Amino acid sequence: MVNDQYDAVVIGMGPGGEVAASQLIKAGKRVAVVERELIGGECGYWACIPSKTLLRPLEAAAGAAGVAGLDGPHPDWAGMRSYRDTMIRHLDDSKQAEGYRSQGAAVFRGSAHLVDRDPWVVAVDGHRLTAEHVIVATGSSASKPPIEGLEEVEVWTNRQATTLEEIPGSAVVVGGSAVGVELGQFLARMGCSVTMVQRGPALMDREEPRVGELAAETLRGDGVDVRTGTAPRRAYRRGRESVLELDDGSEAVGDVVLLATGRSPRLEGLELDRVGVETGRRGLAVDERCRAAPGLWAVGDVTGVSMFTHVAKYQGRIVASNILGGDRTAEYTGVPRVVFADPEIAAVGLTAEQARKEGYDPVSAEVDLTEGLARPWTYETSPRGHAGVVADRTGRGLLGAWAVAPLAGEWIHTAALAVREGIGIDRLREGVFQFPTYSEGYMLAVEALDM
Ligand SMILES: Cc1cc2nc3c(=O)[nH]c(=O)nc-3n(C[C@H](O)[C@H](O)[C@H](O)COP(=O)(O)OP(=O)(O)OC[C@H]3O[C@@H](n4cnc5c(N)ncnc54)[C@H](O)[C@@H]3O)c2cc1C
Ligand SMILES: NC(=O)c1ccc[n+]([C@@H]2O[C@H](COP(=O)([O-])OP(=O)(O)OC[C@H]3O[C@@H](n4cnc5c(N)ncnc54)[C@H](O)[C@@H]3O)[C@@H](O)[C@H]2O)c1
Repeated sequence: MVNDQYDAVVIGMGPGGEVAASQLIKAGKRVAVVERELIGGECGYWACIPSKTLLRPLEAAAGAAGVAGLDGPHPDWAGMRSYRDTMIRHLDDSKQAEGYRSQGAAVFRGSAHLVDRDPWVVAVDGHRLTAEHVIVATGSSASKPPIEGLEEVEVWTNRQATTLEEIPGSAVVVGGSAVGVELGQFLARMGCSVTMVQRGPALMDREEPRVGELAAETLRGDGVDVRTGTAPRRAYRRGRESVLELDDGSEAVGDVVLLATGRSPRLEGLELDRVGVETGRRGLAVDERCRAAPGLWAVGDVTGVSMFTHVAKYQGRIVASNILGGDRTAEYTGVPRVVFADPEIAAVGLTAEQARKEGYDPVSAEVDLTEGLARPWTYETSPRGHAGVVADRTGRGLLGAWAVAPLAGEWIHTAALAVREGIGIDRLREGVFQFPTYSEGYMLAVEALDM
């Protein structure tokens, strides 16, 4: 065993770990980073980056087809795949490792685990790393629902789906939230026959039910067989086909079964219990400073707080500031949530139901953007778009907002800022938004509130 001494050890170099490590290195701290797969994490190789890269040409092609006077381009799988491979660095992170080394950090390859505390000691690859601070940033893995016989059929998670070489002829997508909607639409638009099986009554079930309805409409428009209110109970092979028997008695059949049923924090093998740190099914619990124990910090998916890259990066910044002597607390109000389907699905803050549960007196409004705005009409020949807001009747604040419309992932930030900064309805009604933009939709929705 080689004994090494650091100010901080970062376990897991996805977006959360990378941000924390980079800020500490820049501040002159002695930092060791540990990664067992690829620096860049799930996000960089098997999640955000490949999925957005693969969806973009399809959106552009559909966009061109929907614009007057263009003889649209057509997706070319070989070209798409090749650019995807460039974007995921051909699953090679040697330049990233070199980049950290050149900044003075020590880079360790392998699975890390905790062996002691006071001071913290991390073991990896024959080394014992002693440090004042340890940051756990180990992310999450695709959850596998308990379906009898699942091991008999061809199962994909986000990993196989985002690095695929050939488009399957047919697929059953289990789960109809962010992963299911993005990858289901991608596969369908590439000519795969997609069946989507969603357990609850609506897709996107953490959002307003209306958002789920609009998502289902979009997917059905792409030819997806969307089945809600049912879940697989048994899986088996029938020749080359993978068959899922659903609990409503029907079956869903595909060449592959893509699991999009949520993610579980990666805690296995860290041996946190050995150093007296408790973990639960939801992850490594942290306080508002992202601290799990004195000198032990956690950021990103492993914390079980909203599993988004922007949240992981935000927590990374919080932890670095706190280690560097600051006193920053994380505040999750007004964090946007975007599903990069076409059209984009964006939301922020509370749904009306969540607001009611939190004791507010919510009032909602929804607008059809094609009725009140010019932008949908100048943008495309078959204009689309809906937006909604949730406000607090008593306090007159904006509690939440959503949009299912082109570029919604960009203009949700207007509402996100209002929710985060507590800009009230009366002030928003004084707003002046650029004409003709989709952002004007929030003005319309705020105007439409009965308050
Ligand atoms: C298909 C898909 C698309 C997504 N798209 C988006 C999107 O568009 N926008 C968005 O905001 N979010 C998106 N997400 C969510 C996003 O990927 C995660 O929120 C983000 O990756 C979390 O970052 P992280 O740093 O916590 O963990 P990860 O990115 O999971 O990285 C953790 C790293 O820790 C390493 N590790 C784990 N255990 C150990 C150990 N014991 N020792 C050493 N290393 C270890 C892993 O190898 C990994 O590299 C998507 C998710 C999926 C599945
Ligand atoms: N654009 C983005 O920011 C983006 C994209 C993809 C994923 N992500 C994040 O990654 C995480 C994982 O996404 P996800 O969509 O896999 O998980 P999720 O937890 O958001 O949704 C899983 C869905 O699967 C359904 N489900 C669960 N078990 C089922 C079963 N046995 N049968 C049928 N349906 C079932 C649930 O009802 C739920 O709607 C989320 O936190 C998400 O926000 C973000």
